[in-house]
Amino acid sequence: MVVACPTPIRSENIGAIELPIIDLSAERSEVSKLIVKSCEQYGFFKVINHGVPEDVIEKMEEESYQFFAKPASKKQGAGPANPCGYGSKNIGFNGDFGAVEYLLLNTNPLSISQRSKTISNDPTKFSSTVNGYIQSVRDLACELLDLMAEGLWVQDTSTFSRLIRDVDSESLLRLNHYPPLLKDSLRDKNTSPSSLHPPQHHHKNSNSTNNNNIRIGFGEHSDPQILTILRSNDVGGLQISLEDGLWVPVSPDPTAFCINVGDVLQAMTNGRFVSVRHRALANSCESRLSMAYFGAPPPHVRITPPPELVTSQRPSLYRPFTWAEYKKATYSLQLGDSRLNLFRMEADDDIS
Ligand SMILES: C=C1C[C@]23C[C@@]1(O)CC[C@H]2[C@@]12CC[C@H](O)[C@@](C)(C(=O)O1)[C@H]2[C@@H]3C(=O)O
Ligand SMILES: O=C(O)CCC(=O)C(=O)O
Ligand SMILES: [Fe+2]
Repeated sequence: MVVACPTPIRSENIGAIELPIIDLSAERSEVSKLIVKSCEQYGFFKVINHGVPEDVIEKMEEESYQFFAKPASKKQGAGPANPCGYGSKNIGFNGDFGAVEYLLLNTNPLSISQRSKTISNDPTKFSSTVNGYIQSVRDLACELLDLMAEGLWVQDTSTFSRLIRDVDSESLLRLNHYPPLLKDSLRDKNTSPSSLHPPQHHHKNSNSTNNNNIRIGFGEHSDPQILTILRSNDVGGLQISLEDGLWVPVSPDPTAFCINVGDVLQAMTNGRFVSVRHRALANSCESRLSMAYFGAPPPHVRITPPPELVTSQRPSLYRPFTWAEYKKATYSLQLGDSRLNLFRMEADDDIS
């Protein structure tokens, strides 16, 4: 019945917002309208009744905890991240750092099965868990993309989802672990991995953003791909950048997925949807674990908006490009750099 809280509400005392929460079991045309509105206004929304089975999420989370609880020397066996693999503190190739360790995986099953050998003592179990999770979140991403196309009155409703269903899609799965802020100072005294266990409390906000206490886990950026499906444990940390320049914490909800528009979808909707900058802070006392699926196109398909989204009142904002070109630009830049502007019609920068 209740479909969404369509307007983010800024919470009076903690400065958090509630993103629109969209119930996917509600009436389809209502759902698609709310999704479109959220993508136009905030580029972010949460979904509930999303159809991803709880046990699929729990198993994936458990494998992630197990991996990050290993000694550093063992984890390094799955690295370095180039860009896939295990990374700690270094992000990308251009000098970005954060208080985060991560596993970045190509979602191709063959690649997962090979990587698993360096990640888990039971690679078969790890692969099957990861493949199961990817399959479920990909289905969710495709469903959301179809709903978006419907809400935008695009006739070919598979126009976006087709790209991530393609066998050559370059979608990624990223597991991020943000160790607690206080752990570093205690490390020499106590090296127990107990801090990796899922916290017992509910809805913690990483609201400790005064200058003495802030620690950037994953710096400000937009996601380059089509759509991101993010699930986190109940430790806050994600913040989104609103137009007024404020960083606004998003409250964590392990039962929901947080969805955000990527740069490619901004281009494919001819700028109607916005790929919003966000970041993640490490929490003082507890481990944040997030699992992000980035739905990406195959490398050589031309990215252009469907005809319905280009009109004389709204001419093409971006020149056509391929994901291979976009990825090259992305990896040549720093995390916080803006890439989509390089592809604007009026841009004459040479990115080759
Ligand atoms: C510094 C970088 C890391 C990143 C590639 C980049 O050069 C700029 C974008 C970064 C980002 C952000 C969203 C995703 O986490 C990611 C996998 C992606 O596709 O773009 C990362 C890249 C990465 O960590 O490899
Ligand atoms: O951990 C998070 O909540 C955000 C991570 C993120 O933005 C990313 O991996 O691209
Ligand atoms: Fe991101």
